[in-house]
Amino acid sequence: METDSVKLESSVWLGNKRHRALLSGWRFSWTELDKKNRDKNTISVPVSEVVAVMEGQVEIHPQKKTKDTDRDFTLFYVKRSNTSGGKGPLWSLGRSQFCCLSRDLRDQWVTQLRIALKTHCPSRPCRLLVFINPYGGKKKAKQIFHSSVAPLFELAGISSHVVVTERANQARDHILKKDLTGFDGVICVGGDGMFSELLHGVIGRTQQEAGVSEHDQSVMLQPCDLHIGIIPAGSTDCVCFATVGVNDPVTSALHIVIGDSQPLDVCSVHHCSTLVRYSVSLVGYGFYGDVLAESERHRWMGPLRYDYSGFLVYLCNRSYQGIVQYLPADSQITSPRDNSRCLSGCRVCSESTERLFPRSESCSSLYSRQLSQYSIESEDNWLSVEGRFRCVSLTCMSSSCPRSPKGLSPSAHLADGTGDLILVRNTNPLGFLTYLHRHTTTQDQFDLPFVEVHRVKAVRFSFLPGEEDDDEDQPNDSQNNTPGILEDPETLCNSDIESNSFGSKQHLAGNQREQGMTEKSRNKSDYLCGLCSSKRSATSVWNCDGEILPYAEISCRVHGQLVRLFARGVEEDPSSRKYNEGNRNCRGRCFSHS
Ligand SMILES: Nc1ncnc2c1ncn2[C@@H]1O[C@H](COP(=O)(O)OP(=O)(O)OP(=O)(O)O)[C@@H](O)[C@H]1O
Ligand SMILES: CCCCCCCCCCCCC/C=C/[C@@H](O)[C@H](CO)NC(=O)CCCCC
Ligand SMILES: [Ca+2]
Repeated sequence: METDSVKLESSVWLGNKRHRALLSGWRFSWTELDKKNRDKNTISVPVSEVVAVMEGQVEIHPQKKTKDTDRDFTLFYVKRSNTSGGKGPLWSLGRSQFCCLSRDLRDQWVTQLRIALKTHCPSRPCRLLVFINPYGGKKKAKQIFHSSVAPLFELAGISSHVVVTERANQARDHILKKDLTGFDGVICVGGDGMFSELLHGVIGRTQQEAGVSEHDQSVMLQPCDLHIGIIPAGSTDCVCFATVGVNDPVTSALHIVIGDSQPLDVCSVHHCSTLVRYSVSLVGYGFYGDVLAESERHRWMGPLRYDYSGFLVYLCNRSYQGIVQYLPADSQITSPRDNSRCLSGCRVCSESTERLFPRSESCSSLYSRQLSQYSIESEDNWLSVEGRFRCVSLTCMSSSCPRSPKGLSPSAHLADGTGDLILVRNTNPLGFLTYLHRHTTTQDQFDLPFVEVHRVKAVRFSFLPGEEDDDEDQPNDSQNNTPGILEDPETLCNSDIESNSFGSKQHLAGNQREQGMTEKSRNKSDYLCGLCSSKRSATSVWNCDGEILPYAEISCRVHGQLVRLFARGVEEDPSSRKYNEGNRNCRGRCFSHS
């Protein structure tokens, strides 16, 4: 409901058509009038989606003024593009050129619209730190940034400091160590691996500044204020796709420009008492671990490496023994099979904010929340499943991506403080193919007798004594003195990538060296799918958001709304509204504008 009074109303011309323009509270609209002054079409734009207001007739490509008068002004705004007949989450830059009756009136319009922008959008970023990975995805990140993103930032008056990375983990280390005063956010132009670098940098730095130990599994991590933006230019772009609904650089740049804010759950992965990594999209053992290990050998194929490796690994027909323990989330609230979808403004997530961060939070209640959240959970609340699995996957969000538009867990929530644990027991090849294929269709991938899914707060994975791979030379605390990844970034990153060529081996070896892997375990991918030939390992590896973990026995815990992205969740496509009709939980906007 609009409560603010009308700020300005007048006749304006778009081309030779007369319109009535109206700025009222948080909306700007213009209505075409016919010869008898009757209303025809109206276009209405919320002020929060106005990108810029410029005097004159301005073009963005290249940014120049065309022949104009001193009565003209140009409005740039977010325009929703038609996708598959409906208005999907794809955005583009809308531009309308208005001509007023006098210069004085034009100046009033420009001034009032700019005041409205300041009033209604106080948290737009002014200064951004941008990291470009020139080697990710199809190696087009630099071109994408300079041609599609930088002009939008410039138009919106955002100044950006750009770092083109020369080695893996440079972005993470920069965020951990350099002075970030004055930056309103950090942006990556790359894929999920680049996002992960920013995630680790931002979380690590926030904990350092708050004096919180990331190695302590029971600790309540400090939520991060510095926003992360993703300009998709990778191979999977899962985090971007799942938080925006599309992997399109212009759409993502516009979400950044207008300062959208989407909280995101993060899963911490520990081995013994050491933090191993953080994850948002996938902690996966078995199939997804094997696909990743295999794909590293074919990095030169670019994004196709996953399809090729997926096919090879599928042919291997592997399953693995293990014990999965999990701490169930409150099943009264939601379930991974409730057929809902977490959409922009999701009610489940906004209600979780209240639960995760109660308003009257003093230091002492913070401490008690830390205890109540995790440590106090008695062992009795944990459940255990033992057996042979094709794959064990934990995801904090749907993990939808272009390859799988519904994702690993279509009803998972971005910011509810829980993750979904998917256990796919050993089955015949056709059964497993059916499971995989359902990721790409509307059929329920959990409606199979060998699949179970649980909404959880924490997960542990282990082996029965003597069950680990004989070949396995897993580092553990006694053998391996390498500290957790964030303890000493200096020591950890100096040998990540030997040259810029970014060959598969170099990248994998870099990551493994960082984790303190031994020569023997480094060779795992050599025989994993070489092709299921001579040596078959009894264990798989963990795929953690596209990185191989050096440990098989791990424990994971979900930290609700630990970071914030420049995004707003997936906007509902009206043409698919019927599908969500029963979803009472995911209505109402809550996170659209910070
Ligand atoms: N200059 C660089 N040279 C080598 N590696 C780099 C460089 N900059 C970043 N990296 C590393 O490259 C890895 C992969 O990059 P990125 O995530 O951008 O692309 P991708 O792997 O193709 O995409 P996705 O992760 O979506 O599958 C990241 O983990 C990052 O640490
Ligand atoms: C018969 C058709 C079979 C089709 C099967 C499609 C299954 C698609 C599921 C997609 C799940 C993506 C989960 C996200 C993982 C990312 O964090 C990670 C880093 O980018 N990507 C991969 O590990 C890359 C993992 C790629 C797995 C294939
Ligand atoms: Ca979640």
